Amino acid sequence: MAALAVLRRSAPARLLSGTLCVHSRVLAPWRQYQSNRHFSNDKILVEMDESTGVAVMKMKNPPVNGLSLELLTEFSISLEKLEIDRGCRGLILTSASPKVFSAGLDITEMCGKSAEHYAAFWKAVQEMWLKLFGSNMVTIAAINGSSPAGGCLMAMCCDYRIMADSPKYAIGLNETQLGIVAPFWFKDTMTHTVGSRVTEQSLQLGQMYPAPAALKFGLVDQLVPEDKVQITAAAAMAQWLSVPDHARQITKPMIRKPIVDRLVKQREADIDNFVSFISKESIQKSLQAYMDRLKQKKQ
Ligand SMILES: CC/C=C\C/C=C\C/C=C\C=C\CC(=O)SCCNC(=O)CCNC(=O)[C@H](O)C(C)(C)COP(=O)(O)OP(=O)(O)OC[C@H]1O[C@@H](n2cnc3c(N)ncnc32)[C@H](O)[C@@H]1OP(=O)(O)O
Repeated sequence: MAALAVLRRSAPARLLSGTLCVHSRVLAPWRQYQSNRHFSNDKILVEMDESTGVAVMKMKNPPVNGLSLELLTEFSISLEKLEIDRGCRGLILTSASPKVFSAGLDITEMCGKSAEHYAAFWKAVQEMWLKLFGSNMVTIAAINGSSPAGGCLMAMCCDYRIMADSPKYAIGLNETQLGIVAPFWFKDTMTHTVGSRVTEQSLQLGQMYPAPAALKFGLVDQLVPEDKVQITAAAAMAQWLSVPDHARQITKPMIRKPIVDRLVKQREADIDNFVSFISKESIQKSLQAYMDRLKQKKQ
């Protein structure tokens, strides 16, 4: 038993290769940590069921769960808290807003800001990915709506993906459509999920796939009616948790650790790359034009 407990605590540290780096905003205090084991801050709500050892984490950044610096920071601190909680074995990641899982990175964080801001933002994006992709827990994405770009990345970081069965909802890495380029670790995550050939085509075209198409090539694992997404995620979680933790926890990094290590080895260079890319006038123009198109869509 003691050996299992050691494994449970030490595996994430090994997998993450010492990535417990925190931005200053990460240190913001928890609003509450109640005895019923619900905790929340502005953008992340966590409900922990102690009887099952499963936490449900809801992103709540209306209207579209844009992955802002604040949300990403709260996400990483919440995940870290669960990761070191020996009572928590599984995480279901979902959205508190109907119809959108996450619109991906908050584009306003990448427009008209300083180089220092871009660097802090990108570090928070990296941190989210390192923690979620490298998590020692069973992670299931309950994708209850559209999930472009960074939203798709988060879903792909999970061990299993259940999506609302509607052609209205689409998922994919659409970066090239915005005139930007998915970094190598986004590409690695997609390759890990669906293989090289599909990734090559999807990334070049910036393709978004309606849920039924995404199921066909394994970008998601299961489609269910919208109102059954959460309950199906809980059932799938029970199945995953029937496997002994120690065996599963040793198996997962066999596949994921080399992918995690690739970014860990070049985090600073990746940040520099992002800052220099996103600061270019031509890229700023592309992003601004994309934001204008999004707003015009409504009129
Ligand atoms: C060489 C390489 C080196 C380094 C790497 C370099 C670069 C990599 C850089 C970045 C990687 C980025 C990854 C990303 O995640 S970019 C974000 C991409 N996201 C999208 O394209 C999603 C766009 N949004 C939508 O498609 C839709 O909003 C929707 C399907 C999610 C929801 O549709 P709805 O009809 O329900 O809602 P809307 O009316 O469209 O939107 C409401 C509201 O929200 C604003 N908004 C939408 N998405 C975003 C976003 N991602 N960021 C900020 N704001 C967003 C939208 O404009 C509306 O605003 P208003 O109400 O009009 O004010």
